[in-house]
Amino acid sequence: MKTPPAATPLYYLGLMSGTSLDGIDVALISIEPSAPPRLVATHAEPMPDALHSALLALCHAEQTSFAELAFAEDAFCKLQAQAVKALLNKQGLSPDNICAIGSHGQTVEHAPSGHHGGPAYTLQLDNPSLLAELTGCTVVADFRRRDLAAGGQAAPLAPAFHQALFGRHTHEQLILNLGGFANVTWMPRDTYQPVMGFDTGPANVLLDAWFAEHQTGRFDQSGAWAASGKIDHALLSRLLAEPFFHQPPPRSTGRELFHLAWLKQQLTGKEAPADVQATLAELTVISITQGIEQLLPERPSVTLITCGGGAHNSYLMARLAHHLPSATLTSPSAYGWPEDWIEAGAFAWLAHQRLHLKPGNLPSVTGAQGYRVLGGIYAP
Ligand SMILES: Nc1ncnc2c1ncn2[C@@H]1O[C@H](COP(=O)(O)OP(=O)(O)OP(=O)(O)O)[C@@H](O)[C@H]1O
Ligand SMILES: CC(=O)N[C@H]1[C@@H]2OC[C@@H](O2)[C@@H](O)[C@@H]1O[C@H](C)C(=O)O
Repeated sequence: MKTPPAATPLYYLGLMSGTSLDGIDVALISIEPSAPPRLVATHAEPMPDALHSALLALCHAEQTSFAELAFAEDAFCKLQAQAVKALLNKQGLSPDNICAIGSHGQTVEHAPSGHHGGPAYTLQLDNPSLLAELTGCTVVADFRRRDLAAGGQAAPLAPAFHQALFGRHTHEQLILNLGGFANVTWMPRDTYQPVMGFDTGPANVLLDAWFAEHQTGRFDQSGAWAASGKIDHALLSRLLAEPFFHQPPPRSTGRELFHLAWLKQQLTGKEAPADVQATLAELTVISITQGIEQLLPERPSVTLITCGGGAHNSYLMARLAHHLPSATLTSPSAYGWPEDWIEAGAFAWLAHQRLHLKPGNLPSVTGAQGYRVLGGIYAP
């Protein structure tokens, strides 16, 4: 009997540049029938300082010009193309081997409830036409706005991918992303119960901003500076009074709400900077544990899969373990997915969903009126 030819793996690329603005992550994944998506290769393209500053300025700009937007978008898109080429070269692949690239774009503003009674919007800088031209690949982009049009928050989108990746098990599973912002996904053991998820608030965004203001570098390596400070409980209570932390899901947030000026409004000016850093780490952890309690008030023993850059912050992880004694903290590496690649993988998977006309959102998470096929296709 002849051995059937090995099925050609269906390769997708996911491009993610998150709210931390630390760089562009590229994940090459393969999708084969009846198996969870597999991570094949990765590449991280660091964000040059000039682009980092330009994007950060746009995130907090009260006014900007079309020329500035176009300049940043063009530089961002060219960096994405460079990142794609680096990964393809590393793997000896050509654009023909790639079914599609899923491009998240760079979020510069997220206002799912609008501003001052205006329409809801979410804005990701992206130029999928140029990316298709520069890479020779089909590009899928603009994933969030269809969910928003259907009445959803447009975020978080990763929970649908978490479900495809980790599957349902006989125990309760939580997936926690610790990026600039934190979002949690709950996969109940009972498959009749919907997957839930929402943004819990800032994860690293304030830690990074406060660190950059007082120390050298973009982030607090392993949380060493935070660990050197003392938690200021009065400040923590003032920060936790923010209404976002008490909103029921669906909810999502961004830099429009949580930024340095928001923090400074609550400071007396007498705090030692390291104590503020320790308090910000505690704010991240307490807002996450309160969010988890909203989902699971009885605090059952759960497996908590932690991903995103914050999983490398050992101080943050120790505080999380302290406040969640009945949870087993684990890494997604056990599933073949190191913590840093889940989000980029999610956008590769979302591109696959789009090409196959399958939904990308979970209405139980975003609050959309129904399942929707997300994103637009840009042929090479
Ligand atoms: N070794 C480390 N020690 C401490 N913090 C770290 C370490 N490595 C990464 N981080 C933190 O993780 C952040 C980057 O995380 P990640 O790349 O997951 O964010 P993102 O994808 O940009 O954000 P989001 O998920 O909100 O879109 C850094 O800005 C830093 O704060
Ligand atoms: C608007 C936006 O870009 N939101 C991001 C951000 O970063 C984390 C959290 O806030 C999450 O809601 C989302 O990203 C991931 C990829 C998501 O949609 O699941």
